[in-house]
Amino acid sequence: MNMKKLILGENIEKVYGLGDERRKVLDGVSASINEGEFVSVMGPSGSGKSTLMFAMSGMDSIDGGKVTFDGRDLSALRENELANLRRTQMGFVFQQPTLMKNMNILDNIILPSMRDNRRNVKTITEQARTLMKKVGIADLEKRDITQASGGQLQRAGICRALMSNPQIIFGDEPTGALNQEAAQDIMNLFSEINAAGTAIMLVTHDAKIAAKTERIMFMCDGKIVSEMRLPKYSGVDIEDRMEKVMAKMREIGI
Ligand SMILES: Nc1ncnc2c1ncn2[C@@H]1O[C@H](COP(=O)(O)OP(=O)(O)OP(=O)(O)O)[C@@H](O)[C@H]1O
Repeated sequence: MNMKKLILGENIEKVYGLGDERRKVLDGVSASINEGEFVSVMGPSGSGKSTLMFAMSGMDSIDGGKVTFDGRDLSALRENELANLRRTQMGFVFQQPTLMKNMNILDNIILPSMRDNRRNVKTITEQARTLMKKVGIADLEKRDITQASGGQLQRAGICRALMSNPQIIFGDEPTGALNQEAAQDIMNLFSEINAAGTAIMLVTHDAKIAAKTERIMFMCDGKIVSEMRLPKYSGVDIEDRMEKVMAKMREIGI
């Protein structure tokens, strides 16, 4: 089993607001993610899940503590170094994929990679086509984004996130806008991506989604209040896994 730490967060603090409005949204959170690990974060609305993901990916600054990515202290990096790290080592998938209108799906997928001038358009396009085939949208490359379903667009968003061969994919409610079936299809795709070695950190409200990950961090009021480990999901025992997740949620009252 791969136990090398990819991200190490120690005593992370994040404060929003001033004066009476001042609130510690992350209240001394320590959390780590190993290389190749598949982790999820659950907790009530406003408990700090997205904020933790933003802190651990260097998308947002922190007010206390430290986040180390692959041995590098994120707060010691200059803005362009941090942007470079995010662009080359991390992939991001959100609830609504942020794709450009008036641009076809293929062009949307390759757009961020075009900024990497070490790579030529032909190689980038070939890689995008391979990924599109893998996620089942090979025949949609010429479509405008208004001509695809939510699940198809999310697949395109995943292709785009995978273009840099990142070490980790961060997903903030990536299945939140999809119906149950499309959500589970996307989740199976994440499982395949993870099986190929990419670490994944997902924020989710859905016990069935979390049950397919191998470690669940439960947050409440800016703290991780509990954690649960499961064997890597291999396509079996989903009911049993879900029952365990829900039992834990009841136990901690979320
Ligand atoms: N930019 C901001 N300015 C001020 N407060 C913020 C900001 N971003 C988040 N917050 C507050 O921080 C708290 C945690 O937000 P966060 O989005 O991390 O929660 P969450 O657990 O992901 O919630 P949800 O499940 O609703 O997405 C919330 O109370 C939110 O209102």
